[in-house]
Amino acid sequence: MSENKQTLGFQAEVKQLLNLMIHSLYSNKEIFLRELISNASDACDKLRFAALNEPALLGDDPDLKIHVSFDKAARTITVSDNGIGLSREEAVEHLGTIAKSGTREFFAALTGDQTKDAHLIGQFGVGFYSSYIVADKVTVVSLRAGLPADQAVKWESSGEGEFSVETVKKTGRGTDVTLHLREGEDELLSSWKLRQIIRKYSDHITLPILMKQEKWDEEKKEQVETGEEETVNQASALWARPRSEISDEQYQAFYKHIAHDFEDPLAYVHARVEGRQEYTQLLYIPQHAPFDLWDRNARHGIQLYVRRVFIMDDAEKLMPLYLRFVRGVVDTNDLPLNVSREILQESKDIEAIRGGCVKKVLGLLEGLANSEEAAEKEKYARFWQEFGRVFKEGVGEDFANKERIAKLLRFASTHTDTPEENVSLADYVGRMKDGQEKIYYVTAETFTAARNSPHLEIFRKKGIEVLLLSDRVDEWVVGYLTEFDGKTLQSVAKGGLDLGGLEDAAEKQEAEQAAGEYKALTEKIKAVLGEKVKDVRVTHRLTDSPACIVADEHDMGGNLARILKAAGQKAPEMKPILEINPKHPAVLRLKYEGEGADSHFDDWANLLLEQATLAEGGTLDDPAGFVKRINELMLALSGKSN
Ligand SMILES: Nc1ncnc2c1ncn2[C@@H]1O[C@H](COP(=O)(O)OP(=O)(O)OP(=O)(O)O)[C@@H](O)[C@H]1O
Repeated sequence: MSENKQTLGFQAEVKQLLNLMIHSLYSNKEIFLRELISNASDACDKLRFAALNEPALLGDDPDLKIHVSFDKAARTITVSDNGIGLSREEAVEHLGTIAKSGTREFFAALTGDQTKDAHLIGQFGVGFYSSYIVADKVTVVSLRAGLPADQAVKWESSGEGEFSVETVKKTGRGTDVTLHLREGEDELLSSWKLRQIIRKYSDHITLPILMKQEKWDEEKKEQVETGEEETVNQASALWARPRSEISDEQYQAFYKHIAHDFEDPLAYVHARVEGRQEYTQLLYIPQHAPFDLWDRNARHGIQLYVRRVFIMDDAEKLMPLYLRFVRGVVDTNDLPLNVSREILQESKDIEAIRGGCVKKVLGLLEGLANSEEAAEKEKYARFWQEFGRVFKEGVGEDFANKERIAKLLRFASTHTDTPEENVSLADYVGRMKDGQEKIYYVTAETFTAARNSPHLEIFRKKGIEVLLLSDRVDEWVVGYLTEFDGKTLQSVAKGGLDLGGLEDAAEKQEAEQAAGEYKALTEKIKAVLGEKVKDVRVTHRLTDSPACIVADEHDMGGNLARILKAAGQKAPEMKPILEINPKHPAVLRLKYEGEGADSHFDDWANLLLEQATLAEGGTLDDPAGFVKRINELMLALSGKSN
């Protein structure tokens, strides 16, 4: 072994991934070539970008390209590029570990069920390691652009836990990846087969993918090499071609390339904008949320090109955060080729392009949501399930498009009483009762808590629909979205119950009368509870429960206060209002028997507040006190019945 050769172990996750990949992706084995070509193309893009500031990196080899070749006798396939290359350190780092965000979540999500896991791997991105589906040894020889020829690296591994690296000589920068095929994979050692795979998966790659040209030899009765090379793919930017010339398959293959996804996209839109700004956009919505969707700092999926030249990945300025799941390409004529992230921050052109991209995505979603076709509607439902929670952030983030976003929101509601979020605000408004002026909602930590909230009792009795909000982000949504179609959004757990035109005169009168009759009782309870409550009053929003707590109209609701606290933020100390149900036996008992010496009035009053707090999803300051009170009352009651 030469002195500079080192043998190192793969990161544990790499071993796991390799195992999984070989077994679950075998039926899709051709994708290894797509992945290697995709990496080669990325490496060329990186070099081109680096060369904008350092033209010497291109040296005397400025035409970036990819070669695919095979050696029948040695049973190898080689993919070569003259891109940025890898240094020895980079080879160890990039080909020995998985640095992707969400790696831990990915492995946690694996089930051991091959079909399900294959699907997950697709989402995770298979990359370089997919070589091992068909190869039992892979050799990578690479020279990093800018380094001398004797500083190249040779990386080699049979994919079984270890790899070796060695410093070697290589003429010309870039990377050669050589696969030593497994037994039984010889059908890949065919010019025809490789061309077919390249055209199927990599046609859209903008760089030329070259192979040795072959010609039919009449005498030998076989294909022979002519000594020339030819380009196998179309090698033109897909998005720059007219829509009519691009097939659905080509759009999908391109998506898989740029999004590093294994599945087809859910939907896409391709448009050229002319006028003050000139740019082309090709934007995709994936079928599934990536693992790092919740990480607001995770990379964004828009690639920026200037006049077909790749400028950067992850151009976060091109898409707002709430659309961070969108993948695609924007190609503009209006920016200089050496544009930097700092310039992008300031650019008015980028501002306008971003506005245009957002409108296109919203249009695409509206097309699905409002379509008459069941399949399209189903796509919207799927979109909502995957990305709804992120999309909702748009209500607060994108003021200019608030109305359009509001129309695209979907919620669970008492109409169906299922957790599925499929009710739009327009659906709700369409079902509003005569005399109903507001859109009612309840927020809680879980769907079950929302559905069983005591605040809903009167609404259920009267058949008035209430939106059931149980995502954390919903509190934020209703904080920004106070009105839809001229109707105010009203929390059923805030302020006094004013059902407006939904109440008849008799009900109003009854409510007023009860308030008068129970004045002494509510005052007495308030005196007992003291600082714990802001007020105590009679309500007619309850039918089954004895009491509930509500927040004052302009105070923060209990659910939001809890979310803020859980997030380590300061929530103002809000005192709740205790509302009691004048028809409930427990309340009646307090009213009529509250005077006696052994009536436990204080305990009953405290219990009303405590159980209402629990029912609302809150926690008790003094749980032990609560338990003690319950026990005492149980004993007192059993003493009575004895
Ligand atoms: N031909 C190449 N030239 C230079 N670097 C390469 C090449 N192929 C792979 N790499 C490096 O190895 C890294 C790992 O490649 P791999 O294909 O596993 O993951 P990825 O490309 O980052 O992710 P994915 O393919 O899933 O999107 C790349 O990010 C890149 O840095």
